[in-house]
Amino acid sequence: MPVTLDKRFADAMGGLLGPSFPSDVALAVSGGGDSMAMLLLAHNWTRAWGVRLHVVTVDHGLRPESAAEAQMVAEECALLGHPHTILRWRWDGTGNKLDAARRARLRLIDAWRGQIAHVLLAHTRDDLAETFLMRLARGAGLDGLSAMQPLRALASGMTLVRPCLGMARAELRHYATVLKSPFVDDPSNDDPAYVRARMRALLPLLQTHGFARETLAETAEHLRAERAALNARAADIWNRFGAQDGPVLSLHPDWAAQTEVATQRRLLNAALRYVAGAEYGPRAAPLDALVSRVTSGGAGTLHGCDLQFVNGRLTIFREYASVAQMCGTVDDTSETANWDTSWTVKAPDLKGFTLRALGQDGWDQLPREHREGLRHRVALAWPSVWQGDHLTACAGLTDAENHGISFRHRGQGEISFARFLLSH
Ligand SMILES: Nc1ncnc2c1ncn2[C@@H]1O[C@H](COP(=O)(O)OP(=O)(O)OP(=O)(O)O)[C@@H](O)[C@H]1O
Repeated sequence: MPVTLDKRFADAMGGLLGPSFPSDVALAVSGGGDSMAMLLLAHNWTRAWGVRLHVVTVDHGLRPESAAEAQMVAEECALLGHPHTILRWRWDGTGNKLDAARRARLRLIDAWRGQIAHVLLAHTRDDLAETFLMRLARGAGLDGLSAMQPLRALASGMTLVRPCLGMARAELRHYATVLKSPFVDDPSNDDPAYVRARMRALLPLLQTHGFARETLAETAEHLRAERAALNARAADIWNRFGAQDGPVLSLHPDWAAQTEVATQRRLLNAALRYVAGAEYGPRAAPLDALVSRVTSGGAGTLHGCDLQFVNGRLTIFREYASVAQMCGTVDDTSETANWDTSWTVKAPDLKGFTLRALGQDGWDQLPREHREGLRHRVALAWPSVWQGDHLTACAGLTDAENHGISFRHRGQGEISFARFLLSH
C-alpha cells in the first residue's frame, strides 16, 4: 500500500499544482494520523521534486497533552529534515470552541506563512463525506455542499491544498502505521458533543441503509464540478466586462444584459467576499435583492461592501461603515502590520503609530493636490497611519507622499480577483 499511496499523492499534487511546482510549500500537521501520514507522503514526494517543506503545528492548548503532541511533530520533522514551527493560541472561552480553534488556526498559519502561498491540509475522503452530511443537515446551498475543495484560494492570498481528498482515513492511518510514524488520536474526534463526531458515528449506520460513504463523497464532487463550471462562466464574464484597480472592482454596464441570473449572483457573491476579505458569502435572500437592484441601475451596500455606479460602471469597494471601528496602535517595533485582512502596511518603524480607516477627518487633512483624482467614498475606507490626530500616510498616495510608508493590498499582485474567482 505505501507505494500506491505515494503514487496517488504525487498524482494529486501534479494535478493540483503542477507542472511547475512552487519552490516552497507549507504543511499543516496536527499530529493526528491523517496529517502525520501526509507529512511522510509529502516528504517522499519532495525528494523527487526538490520542493522545500515548511511544517507548522498550532498548539491550541485545549487539552493538557497538546504541547507534547506539537513537540512530537517537531521531533519527527527534525528526523526527516524539515523546518517546523509551533504556533500557540489560547481560547478566550467565547463561541464554539472547535470552530474558534479552526478559524484561529487558519489565521495564525496565514500570518506565519510569509511568502509561501500554498498550505497543505490532510483532509480525507471521510472528511469530505462527513462535511457533506453536516452541511446537508444545515440546509446548505451549492457552496456549502461542495465546500471541501482540493484547491481553495482565500482572499488573503493563501491557497489551501488538499491532496489527500481521494484517500480514505483508514488508508492514511495504515500508511503511517506501516512506516512506523508516531501519531495521536484526538479524543474530540469521537466526542458526541461535537457535530462532526456525531456525523462520523452516523456514517457506518447510514452505510447499512444503503448510503455509502463513497456515494456521499461522489455527490459532493459532482456539486463541486457544477460550482466550478459556474465559476468559469463568472470568470468569463469578468474577463469581458470587469476591471480591477487594487482593492476596487468594477463592471462595464453591459455586463448584466449578457449574463444569466445564476452567473450574476456568482460573480457578485465572489466580488463581495473578495473585497471584504470574508470567508463566506452573504445569505441568499439579501444577495438576490442586491443582484436585482444593481442590475437595474441601483446602488447598495452588503457584506461590508459598497456598490455604486461611478462613471457608468458598477463599482464595488470596501464600505466605510464596516471598517470605521477598526483601529489599533502598533506597540512593538514592527516594520509591517496587517489591516482588514487584505492590507499590509510597511514602514521603517511603525511603533506608536495608529492604524485605522481614513474617514472624513483624514480626508479633510489630505492636501488638495493629493485629493485630485481620488474618489471620496472609496478613500474613506482606506487604511491610514496616524500619530495622534495627525494623518501621516494613507493608501492611494505614493510612497514618497507617504514619507516612505507603503500600503499594499493583496489584490495588487498576490491574488487577483480573476484568480480568486476561478478557485474559490
Ligand atoms: N493543530 C493543528 N495544527 C496544524 N494543522 C492542523 C491542526 N489541526 C488540524 N490541522 C490541519 O487541518 C486538517 C483538518 O483538520 P481536522 O481537525 O479535520 O483534522 P483531524 O481529523 O484531526 O486530522 P489529523 O488526523 O490529520 O490531525 C488536518 O488534517 C491538518 O492538516
